[in-house]
Amino acid sequence: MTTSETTGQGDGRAGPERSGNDPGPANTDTTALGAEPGSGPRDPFDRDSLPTPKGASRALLGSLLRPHSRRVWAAALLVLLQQAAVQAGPLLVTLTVDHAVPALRNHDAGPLLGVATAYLLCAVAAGILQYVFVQLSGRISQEALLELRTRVFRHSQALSLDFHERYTSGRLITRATTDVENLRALLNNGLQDLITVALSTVYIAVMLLYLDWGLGVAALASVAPLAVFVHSLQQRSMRAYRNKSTATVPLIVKFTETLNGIRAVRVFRREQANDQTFAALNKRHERTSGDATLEMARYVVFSRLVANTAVAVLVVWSAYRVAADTLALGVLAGAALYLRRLYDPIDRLGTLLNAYQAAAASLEKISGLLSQCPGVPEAVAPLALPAQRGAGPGREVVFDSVRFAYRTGGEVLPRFDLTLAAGRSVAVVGATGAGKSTFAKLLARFYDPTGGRVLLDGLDLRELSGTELRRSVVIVVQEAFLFSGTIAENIAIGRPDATREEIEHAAKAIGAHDFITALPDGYDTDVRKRGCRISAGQRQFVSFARALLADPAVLILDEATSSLDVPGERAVQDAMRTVLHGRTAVVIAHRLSTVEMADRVLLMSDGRIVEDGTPAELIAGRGRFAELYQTWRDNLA
Ligand SMILES: Nc1ncnc2c1ncn2[C@@H]1O[C@H](COP(=O)(O)OP(=O)(O)OP(=O)(O)O)[C@@H](O)[C@H]1O
Repeated sequence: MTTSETTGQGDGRAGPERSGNDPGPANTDTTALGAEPGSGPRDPFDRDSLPTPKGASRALLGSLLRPHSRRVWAAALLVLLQQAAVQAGPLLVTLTVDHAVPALRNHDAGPLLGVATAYLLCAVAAGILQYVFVQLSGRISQEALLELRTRVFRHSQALSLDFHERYTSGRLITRATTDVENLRALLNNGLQDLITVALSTVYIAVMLLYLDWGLGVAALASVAPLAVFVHSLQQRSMRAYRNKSTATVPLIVKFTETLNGIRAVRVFRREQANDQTFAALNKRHERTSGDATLEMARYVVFSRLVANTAVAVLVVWSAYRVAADTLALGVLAGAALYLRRLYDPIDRLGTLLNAYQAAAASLEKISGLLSQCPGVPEAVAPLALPAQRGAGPGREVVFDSVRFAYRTGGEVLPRFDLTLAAGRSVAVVGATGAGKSTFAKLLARFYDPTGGRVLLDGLDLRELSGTELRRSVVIVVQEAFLFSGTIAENIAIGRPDATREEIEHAAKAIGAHDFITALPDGYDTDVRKRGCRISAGQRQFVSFARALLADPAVLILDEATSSLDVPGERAVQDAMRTVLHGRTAVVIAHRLSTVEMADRVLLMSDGRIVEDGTPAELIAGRGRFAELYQTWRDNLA
């Protein structure tokens, strides 16, 4: 079995994904894609973009800000008032030069005092308003980002195995970190700056027009070509920036992939090859970063040059007009200050627009992820399983005209019908790639069948709630996964309300009690870090105890003994017998001893069940299982 989680029970949410704008059933495009299983050169997942419905980014942003709408309006009002206070400054200078100074010459200090007081009040008001605005907008953005990160995590967890097999964890981490950070950078500082720049431009334009019609029109006219120039410069730097962020993703992906597969790296001595690949990716990242910085420097230098030239031309023209008495000196002073303020943010504008673009791209990627629907949706009106019929916990399982193909491959399981009797165990054998794991995954509802139904006591698995399904079907895979926490917590994962007595009872029944009590803190030993303090065999025992405590109707076991020595194997066989007792069980078997334990054997080949019978019947026959059995026996001899 290829899955590595231990109790990846059918969580009712797995399966081939559909994006919000991808109406077809998940598997219909398989042949059209012409892709090999598991890959697919035209798989959009290979590019770092998921199909995203139109307007999804805006809808996402709206849904994040809506709960804070009052505060958003308050923040908008604050910034409007703050900018009004800031932009009053040059106007007060004009009043000083043209009115307060002449009045002072006539020994009237009143206007100057008035202007000075107004200046002071504006400065204080601007400071206070900014303080409140920054606090308020900071709180809004923190809460919105907290919500966003939570949504990304929850949604990633809810998406199916199929999705995770195609969309690497490195990418998911990038979504939850770098992309959310890009948004944070924009919301925390960038957006405030952008709004300030936009508002100040409007205020300044109004003020210049108010002070002098001609000067105002000339200043505004100069902004248009300047904007075109700035835009083209900004495009270049944006391209460089995009290249840089594209180069970041493979770096993160390589890093996480290597660390996730650190054991395989050691086993196959991949360190040197990995170092080389990483060095190449790192170099590329460095180069693109350098390009982005250089473009930004060019942008700052040129935009400043252009802006300063425009200010100089307008000031010279105004000076001629003052000399010709067609413009007051105070207006010249005020206008010069306004012009500086108008052009000043131009060099920052490039950075701001880049931050905006980066945030927009990140928002789009996140909304693409969030608009992926779980391929195995929750039942809308879930049904409850009927009361238990037999003495044991087992329930009948029926595969009714079931067919299955993975999204990225051809049909793996051609149409078949099969009934698994309640409380009986079935060993599934077959060559690698025969479809054993796929068969088990359908039963655990990791995927929904492409055609037909899987029934549990007469109910389609799709009609059961996720909780009911998780309670009823448990899958234990080869490499038992322990979550960080104590041994007791790990055993209780399938039944979090279990008492300590029940946990210990399960461990004793499995034969795990002795090794657990020998651990430093017994049941309270923290397994931390993927259970590295616990051996592979011991982890298997923990996962059996977990399954026994969960008491499911259906238990799926991947052959668990392959990594154990013979005495260990025997102990596990006993544990297996205990945990299987009375349940409907499917055991993917690689060993004779496991097969002999089962009531029935299914031999799979190329996705079909080619032999079906009791172990004794099949052994006595002349089929493939009889051959396999003989090989096993010969190997044991
Ligand atoms: N996620 C997937 N996407 C596409 N194809 C897959 C996927 N998982 C498995 N397959 C393909 O489905 C077929 C059956 O695989 P499966 O894992 O069910 O076989 P298996 O009998 O369990 O093999 P093994 O004993 O090696 O685990 C194989 O051809 C495999 O390549």
